[in-house]
Amino acid sequence: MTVNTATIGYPRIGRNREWKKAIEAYWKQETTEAELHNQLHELYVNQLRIQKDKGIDFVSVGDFSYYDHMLDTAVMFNIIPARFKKQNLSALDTYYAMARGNKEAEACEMTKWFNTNYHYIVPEFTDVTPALNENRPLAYWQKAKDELALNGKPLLIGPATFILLGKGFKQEEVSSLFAQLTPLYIQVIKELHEAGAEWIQIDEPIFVTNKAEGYWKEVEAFYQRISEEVPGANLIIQTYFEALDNYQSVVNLPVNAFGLDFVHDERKNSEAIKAHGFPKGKKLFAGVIDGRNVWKSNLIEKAALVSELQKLVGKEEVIVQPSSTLLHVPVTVETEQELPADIRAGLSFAEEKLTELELLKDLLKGDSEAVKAHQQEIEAFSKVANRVHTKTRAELEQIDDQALSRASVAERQRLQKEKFDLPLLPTTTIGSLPQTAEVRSKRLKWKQGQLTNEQYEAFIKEETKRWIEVQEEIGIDVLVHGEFERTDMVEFFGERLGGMLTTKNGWVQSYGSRCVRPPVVYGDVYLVEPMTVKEIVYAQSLTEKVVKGMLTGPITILNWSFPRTDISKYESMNQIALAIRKEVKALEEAGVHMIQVDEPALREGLPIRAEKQAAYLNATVEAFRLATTGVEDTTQIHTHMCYSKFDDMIDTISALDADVISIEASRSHGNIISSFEQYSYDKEIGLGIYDIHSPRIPSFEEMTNNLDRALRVLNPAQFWVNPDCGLKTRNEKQVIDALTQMVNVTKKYREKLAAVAQ
Ligand SMILES: CN1c2c(nc(N)[nH]c2=O)NC[C@@H]1CNc1ccc(C(=O)N[C@@H](CCC(=O)N[C@@H](CCC(=O)N[C@@H](CCC(=O)O)C(=O)O)C(=O)O)C(=O)O)cc1
Ligand SMILES: N[C@@H](CCS)C(=O)O
Ligand SMILES: [Zn+2]
Repeated sequence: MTVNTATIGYPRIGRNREWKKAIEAYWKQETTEAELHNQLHELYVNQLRIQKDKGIDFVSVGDFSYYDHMLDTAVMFNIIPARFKKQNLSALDTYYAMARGNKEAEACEMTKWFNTNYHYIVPEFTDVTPALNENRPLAYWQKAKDELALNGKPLLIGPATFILLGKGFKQEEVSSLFAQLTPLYIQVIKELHEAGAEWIQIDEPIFVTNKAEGYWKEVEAFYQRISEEVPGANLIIQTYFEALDNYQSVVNLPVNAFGLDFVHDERKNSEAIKAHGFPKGKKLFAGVIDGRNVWKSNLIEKAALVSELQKLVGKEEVIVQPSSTLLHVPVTVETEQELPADIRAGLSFAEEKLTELELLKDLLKGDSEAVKAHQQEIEAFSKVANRVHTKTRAELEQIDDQALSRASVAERQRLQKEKFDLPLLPTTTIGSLPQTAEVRSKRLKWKQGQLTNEQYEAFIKEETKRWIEVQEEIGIDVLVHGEFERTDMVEFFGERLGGMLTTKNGWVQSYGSRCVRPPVVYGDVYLVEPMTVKEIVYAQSLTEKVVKGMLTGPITILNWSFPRTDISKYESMNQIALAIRKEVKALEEAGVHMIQVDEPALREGLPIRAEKQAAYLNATVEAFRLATTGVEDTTQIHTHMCYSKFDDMIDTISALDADVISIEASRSHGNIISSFEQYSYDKEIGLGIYDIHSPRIPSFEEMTNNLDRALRVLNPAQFWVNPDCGLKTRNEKQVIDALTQMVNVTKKYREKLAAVAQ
């Protein structure tokens, strides 16, 4: 008896990020639209071919995108804001204008996709008329059929997820949005069914949160209508990233299959099946291989889980698959030949996870020989010698409450105001400055041995010096060294910390065409030697103004890495925190007395399930304090957060006890500002006054309005002026123009405040 396998999404970027390169070439007008279509078509077909060749029975099709799948859904249903419609651009350029903004219009908001480091474009439902512009899933399904004779499993974002992750509507308008979208979904599904699609995957990850709870009537009505209007279509409601809290409500929906995650939240979904049963004759797409982490699965244990599910649900009814799309893991371990063999043996990226599904199939057929080598590799990895760092464990034992506290905020503010003597509304930036093609190519040459260490360091110094001068010229008050020596704010630390490793080609899409290579935590983490002191001290030596030390915090380093699974995440987080505490101290001892410890990923790690959130928030506060409280009260600790929803966690942000925080506010149109109306926030804060993801330079009025909006709620004496986030993705001219504007706006504002005070 054989079990079938499935996938529910695959990396779009290709083995060598061909996807990114093709899209960016089109943006730079180096290629035509037709060329872009050809290049992406080839990539799409190739990613399907890999899955087909690995023997996957139900390959999902249409998860591919030219930027982001939520944006695809919005454009497909004509959820296109008027500011883009009226520009009469081609369909493709309208799509990219929504994603990136252009001269005439601000980009749509971008935010985190659940608890991942992937960002989606938020659908804007204000003043739009839903209509079906194109049956996208059908087009992708047809391509798979024509090119590979593959009857794929077309994928749609379900209406609950699509609407409830959108914006621009009131709660009472949700019903009407469901009603307007229902006929469009019906048409898409009908056409897919008539074309011959065997299974249709409707992604409803929102069901693992409590966001759909208040709209269950609408959800039921939607799926009821589909079952009546397209009775023969085989629909799978696909959930992922967590187990369901509302298991019974979901499995009562009138579809033919349910996709559940059996990796996260341990045994919760299987317990629910045991307790409440599974609807007779329906299929269970069982996510048993971890789609979010990079470790090989113990297939003996997975086979036992599948057998248990088969007993509960019926042998024929279970299909095995990854717990989520594989979009969030790198493409293949094959390109990582330089990793230590015993660690590499423990890794499994997207392609290897397909192999694991095949091995699992063999094992379930009774062929235990097939998995022998696989299981031995896991065993080899478990024996990697240096995974325990005794000194770190002993030092963590010694940390007590006193080590985690500083003087009162008021006292620190008094000391720090005296020490730094900054003007009202001090201006600063978030840390990174343009990572130009020149910076990246010099780094590549250095890595390939074409530049010596001395030549590379001299180049980094030159770039730092040039930008210190630029910042002084513009008139910024607190400067940054620019992070030119860093590939990425997490990868840089992953390369240097003990117990972590980085990859050569382990890219994962973060947003749009931008990718990151998340490090892998394979052992106890510890500081080997100071990581940032040399560059900051050099930058500080060039100027009388203060240069901020620039670090990434323990929560973000862990959340943007692949964690180990043999100890708790909180234990790893504290180990990283201890290493950062030592780095902070090293900076302070070297004379750096303003230090930023970035925590943009604080929110993203928040567990989806409410019952686990308090423990997470407590652990993050503890880790951040561990990292930052080892300094004198005169040393000013900054932190920074971006592109997440922070407005409901001001308590936690305040408890971090950072002296200054900068938070992105402009791309999310100031969502966070109102939360400070009710909350008396006593520390210093900068709410971003312009969006750095758009090449467009905001006008003087726009920046002034953003500043004005924040200062209606916050006291100018506690306010800093800064952009939304780091400037690494912008070019030199854009940065200089935008920062000059920001400084001019601030100067005018100071004059206005001085006039009012007189
Ligand atoms: C703040 N953000 C970050 C997130 N996660 C992180 N881990 N880091 C972040 O900063 N999540 C939320 C947001 C997401 N934002 C971004 C912003 C920008 C990028 C980005 O620019 N990514 C780059 C890759 C950066 C990098 O590591 N570059 C390396 C390698 C460069 C490279 O591609 N080399 C080429 C040759 C280059 C040449 O010759 O020109 C090659 O090897 O072929 C480096 O700088 O050395 C991207 O390009 O996508 C990501 C997330
Ligand atoms: N210091 C980092 C923070 C990004 S979230 C940067 O400026 O890129
Ligand atoms: Zn940021």
